[in-house]
Amino acid sequence: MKQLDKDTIEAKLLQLPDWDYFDNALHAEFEFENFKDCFSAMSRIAFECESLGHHPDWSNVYNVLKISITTHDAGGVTDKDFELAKAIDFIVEPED
Ligand SMILES: C[C@H](O)[C@H](O)[C@H]1CNC2=NC(N)=NC(=O)C2=N1
Repeated sequence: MKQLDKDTIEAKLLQLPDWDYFDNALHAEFEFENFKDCFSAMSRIAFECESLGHHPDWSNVYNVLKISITTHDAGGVTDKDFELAKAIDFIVEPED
């Protein structure tokens, strides 16, 4: 998969206001009511990652989840990272 250039990434990020681009990766931070809600979202994200075959670098402290996504093979951000970021947004903030 081909690495996207900075302008393309910035343009695509307009659709994903919770995400930033720096250090060759997409980054987001989500805060939940408590640890249980956070870990529940992480479980659902984990299943989605398995089905997409793409996985985040992430960390959790109590109710906060920090996520970075990059495509290691491409050395930067690709469409695959955007696909996962959108899937994560849908899990964390489902539209009603
Ligand atoms: C073989 C396997 O598809 C690769 O190692 C995948 C797995 N998940 C991955 N996830 C992410 N975020 N970046 C990758 O480059 C990546 N590579």
